[in-house]
Amino acid sequence: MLSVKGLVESHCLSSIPSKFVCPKTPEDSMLCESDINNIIPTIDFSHLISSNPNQTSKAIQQLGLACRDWGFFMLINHGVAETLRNEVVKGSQRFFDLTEEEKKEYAGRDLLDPIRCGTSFNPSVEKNLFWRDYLKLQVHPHFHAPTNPPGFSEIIEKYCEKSRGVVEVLLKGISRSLGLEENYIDEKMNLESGSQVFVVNYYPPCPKPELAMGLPAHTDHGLLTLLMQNQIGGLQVQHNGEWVPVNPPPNSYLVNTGDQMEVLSNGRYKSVVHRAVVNKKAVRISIGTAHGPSLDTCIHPASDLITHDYPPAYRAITYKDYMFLKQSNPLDTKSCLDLIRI
Ligand SMILES: O=C(O)CCC(=O)C(=O)O
Ligand SMILES: [Fe+2]
Repeated sequence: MLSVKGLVESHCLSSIPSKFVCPKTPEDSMLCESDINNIIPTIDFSHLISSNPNQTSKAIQQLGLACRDWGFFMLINHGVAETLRNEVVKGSQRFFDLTEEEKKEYAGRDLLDPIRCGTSFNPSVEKNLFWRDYLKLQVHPHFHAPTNPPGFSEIIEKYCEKSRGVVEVLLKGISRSLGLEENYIDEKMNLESGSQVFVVNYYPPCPKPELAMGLPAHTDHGLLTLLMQNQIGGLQVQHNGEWVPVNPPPNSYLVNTGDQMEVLSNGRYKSVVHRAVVNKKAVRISIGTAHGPSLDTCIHPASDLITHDYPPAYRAITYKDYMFLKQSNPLDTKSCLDLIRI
């Protein structure tokens, strides 16, 4: 199938093909009107690694509240160099500028193919198509990346290692915020051989942005996702039934909790529903690293978080089986978490 980028560049579109028109309900248009940058939690990474225990405890408390109340926060002072982040964005643009023929070499078919380049979200179960192209790479425990364009693979490898370092600190803080020992999540989720997926979402300008959708409402399947973008907004997170557009400070990360965080925390931290809208004017590139347990880890609520008031809320399943279950479940029906809820 032709990429959305290919479609936009080969036609002078004033409208969009009907298969890209996404039916919308009134709830889909419920946008939050408050001054959003005041309400979305911001976590200062430097406080999490500070040598001042009071500062660290306060940051851990804020992290816990962000995960509980939002499942989402903006992360500042994370220490990943702006130059490296910019190189990843530029390399991603160079990848999508390859010809359709060159990109076809990387068109994987299956969920766990180490390199997959494609369009929409999950065309095998979708009724409508989405206005995005993507590149997905399995980068941990084994690293895979395209050899074209030259140099891109090295940049991705360096970047993914840095983002694992950030996530390691966040997961220690989250463990502590749940009253668990700081290495609890790391050890129980076997993060030494944990899954890390590098994703580039490429959203070309859309002549009818109000009719299309970049990425429909969904949750991510792992523990945490770190996201950055090329300064063009489009991410919205669901909070108290409203869609909150996210305008992050420059050089920050957007961090969201995934389904396995909800399961592990026995429902205390919710996997946040989010989506990406498109715009008329500019290409939007978002780059995510999705961090999860090792594929054969059996996921279930942490035994220390099962109490009289919190009986186990999810049945055990391996991370790999969960990923396949999610992939086979159309997005517009129930959440995949409902399928394993007790
Ligand atoms: O493009 C965005 O802002 C959202 C990306 C996303 O949700 C994903 O890749 O799972
Ligand atoms: Fe997502």
